[in-house]
This record gives sequence, C-alpha cells and structure tokens, in this order.
Amino acid sequence: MIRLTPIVALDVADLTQVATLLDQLSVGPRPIFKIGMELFYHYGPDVVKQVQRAGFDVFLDLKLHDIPNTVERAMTVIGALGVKLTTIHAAGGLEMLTAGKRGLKAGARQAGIEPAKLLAITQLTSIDDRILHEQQHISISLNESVQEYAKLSQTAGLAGVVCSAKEVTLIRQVVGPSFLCITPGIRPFTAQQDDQKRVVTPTKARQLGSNGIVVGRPITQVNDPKKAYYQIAAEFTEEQK
Ligand SMILES: O=c1ccn([C@@H]2O[C@H](COP(=O)(O)O)[C@@H](O)[C@H]2O)c(=O)[nH]1
Repeated sequence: MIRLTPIVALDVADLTQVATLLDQLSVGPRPIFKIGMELFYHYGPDVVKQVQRAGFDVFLDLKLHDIPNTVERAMTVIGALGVKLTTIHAAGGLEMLTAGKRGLKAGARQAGIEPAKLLAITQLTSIDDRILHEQQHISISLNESVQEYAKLSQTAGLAGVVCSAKEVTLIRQVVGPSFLCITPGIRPFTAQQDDQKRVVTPTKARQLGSNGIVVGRPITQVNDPKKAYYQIAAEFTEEQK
C-alpha cells in the first residue's frame, strides 16, 4: 500500500513564512508541501518553484470546478508545473473530471514531464451530514455521497480522492484497494478542531488505511512546527518510541 510522507498545508500569507517552514522541516523525513489558493492567488507559479527549488514535492490544491473546457485549459497549465498531486471537485461531473485529466496530461506532455496525480474532492472535511442536507439539499447520506463521487472519479481515470480518513474503508469497498485516499481533517488529540467537521488523529488515519494525511494549522500555527510535524509523522508512520 502506498503511504506518502505527511502533506503539510502551507496556508500562510507570504513567502517569508514559506521560507521559514521549508527551513524548519528540511531535516529528516521531508513532507510534501501543499500549496493552496491563498499562496497561489498571491504568487502564482513562483511559489511552486520556490518550494520545488528547496527540494520538496508539491501538491497544488486549487480544487478546480468549472465548465469542462475551462477546467481542461487550466489543467494544461498546471500540468506543466511539475507538481506531484493536484485537485478537482468531483461535483463538477464526469465530463469535467475527464477534461481535467486530459488537460493535465497534455500540459505534462508539452513540458516533457510525468503528469501529476489527479485527486477529486469528494465532500470537504468541513461538511457534515447536517450541512449536506440542510444547506446543499442533498438527500443521500454523506457516506453514500463520498462513495458515489469516488466511483465517478475512478470512472474518469483519476488516481484517487480527497476524503476524511473516516470514509477510507467505505471508499475501498467500491473502488478497490489501489485508489488513493488522501485525508485532511487531521487533528492530534491536543489540537482544536477549528472549522473541520470530520476529524481523525494521525494514528487513527494510519489504522484506517489513509494513503496520505494533510495537516495545516496543527503544524503551521503552533510554537514549534518542527516538533509538531515529527510527532505527527511518527504517529502516521508508526515510528514511535
Ligand atoms: O476536504 C478537504 C479538502 C482540502 N482541505 C485542505 O487541507 C488543509 C487542512 O488544513 P488544517 O489547517 O489542517 O485544517 C487546508 O489547506 C484545506 O484547504 C481540507 O481541509 N479538507
């Protein structure tokens, strides 16, 4: 089973904070760094290059969701950036997912590099059953919705999904063992839940079969990010004293 090193969400405001975190986490088992909307909207591909130049793999998490043509063209640009993982919303439907995958491959081909693995967002980990029913007016359960989106993503040829570790077992029942389940909503026992609804500890995520955990604030917003990262990484990989 593939188990990635923990993915650290670089949800910070500027390049100075990026440089500090890259420096703090550059010793030992290196994380994959996730660049999201905040940094990418501010700095564009330059921030991707900064992280890559420091020797880290990049997960570019822009969660594309638009008409198929727009998504395909945007994914062609992303495909040439040399990132290892990137995201699209499963809710955009099969045609959009397929177009995204096609664009990503085309961009990578033009740049002469391997295409990034494309992951579909199932239901954001900030959503729970109540929000799904009362605000999105979706009548099936959150678990069923996540399973359906996983099936759709597999049909579109994607590498995997983003979900809560709580759903990994259910997802594997419908798409098999090799479909990637990358899981944010990770909270050590001592950390606050913030806006996340479906949270799991790093140890539980490992036990539930997550292929990779995504952790932001419990690492980036604490006094000692290095200590927090290595503790979480040890829990996820079981290398504990
Ligand atoms: O369903 C999702 C999809 C993506 N995310 C992203 O993961 C991190 C989590 O940050 P924390 O500070 O650990 O809560 C963040 O960048 C989200 O955009 C997610 O949380 N849930």
